Amino acid sequence: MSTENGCAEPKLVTGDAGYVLEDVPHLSDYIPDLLTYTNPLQNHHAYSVVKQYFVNVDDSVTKKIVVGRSSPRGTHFRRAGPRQKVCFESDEVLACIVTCGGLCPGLNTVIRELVCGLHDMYGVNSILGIEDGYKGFYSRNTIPLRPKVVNDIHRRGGTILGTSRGGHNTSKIVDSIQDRGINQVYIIGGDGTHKGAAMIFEEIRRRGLKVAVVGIPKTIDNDIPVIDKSFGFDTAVEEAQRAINAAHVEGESIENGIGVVKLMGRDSGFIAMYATLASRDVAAV
Ligand SMILES: Nc1ncnc2c1ncn2[C@@H]1O[C@H](COP(=O)(O)OP(=O)(O)O)[C@@H](O)[C@H]1O
Ligand SMILES: O=P(O)(O)OC[C@H]1O[C@](O)(COP(=O)(O)O)[C@@H](O)[C@@H]1O
Repeated sequence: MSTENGCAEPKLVTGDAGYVLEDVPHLSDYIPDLLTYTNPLQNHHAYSVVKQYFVNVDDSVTKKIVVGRSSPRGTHFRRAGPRQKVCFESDEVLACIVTCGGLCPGLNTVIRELVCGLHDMYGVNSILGIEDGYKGFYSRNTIPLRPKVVNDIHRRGGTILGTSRGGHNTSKIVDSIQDRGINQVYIIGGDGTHKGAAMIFEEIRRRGLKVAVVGIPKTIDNDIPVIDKSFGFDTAVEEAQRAINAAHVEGESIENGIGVVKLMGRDSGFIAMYATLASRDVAAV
């Protein structure tokens, strides 16, 4: 079901003792006869060890770790990780990757891991890069991505695909996905990007397409409570310390000197707090 802004209602599943699963939408929600296949990792010469770590389909992770004896079980999220069964055959997959919104250290590493993981672990040979964010779906050609193409990109900053803000046109994006025969869409971005990804998924569901949409959260600020650490945060903290060290040298070199460092984060103070704790040279935050 959609809300007024086109996004899906939360998919809630309830259970005993106040258990609530805030679930993610799945292809099987609207494709009733969806076929499943053995995960290629099961028989992979290098990765079959992953078998030990397959995630049960109904595993969930609790939102709140500290609870009392009589607390309801509360909100849970679907646990991520490799499943024993997958919904696509390797040969059938045409994947694409897009980066949207602001830059964050590590974007190229995520692109590289997606390409190498899809190719080396899951046997996927067709992966396309979408240039310049959402608008690239309908205004640019695609770039073929293979492990050789992405081999050294993690050493570079930015995103090799380019990014943009704006240009989200749901029907033009889904037309392009459908016309190109793409059936797995990996979208890397922040909260705005994920609102866009939800709208793309809703349109895909409305058209009944067998297309998986995967959102990969990007925030340099590390302000996503349910994940351990967002990629790029450590680099931001390291760079912030360099700025603090430089300001400290300035401040110490002059009588009554004060060094002021302004750090990014908007409503989130994690970069400032971690850099301060690590450098020990900050008098007031
Ligand atoms: N509410 C929204 N609905 C659909 N698309 C959105 C929405 N907000 C942002 N977007 C799209 O997501 C992309 C990135 O958004 P932006 O807010 O700039 O960055 P971030 O994802 O880092 O928050 C842009 O292409 C923008 O058009
Ligand atoms: O210039 P804006 O739109 O206010 O954005 C500032 C925000 O963007 C950032 O620079 C990056 O945020 P994300 O990595 O979460 O997109 C934040 O540190 C800062 O809070």
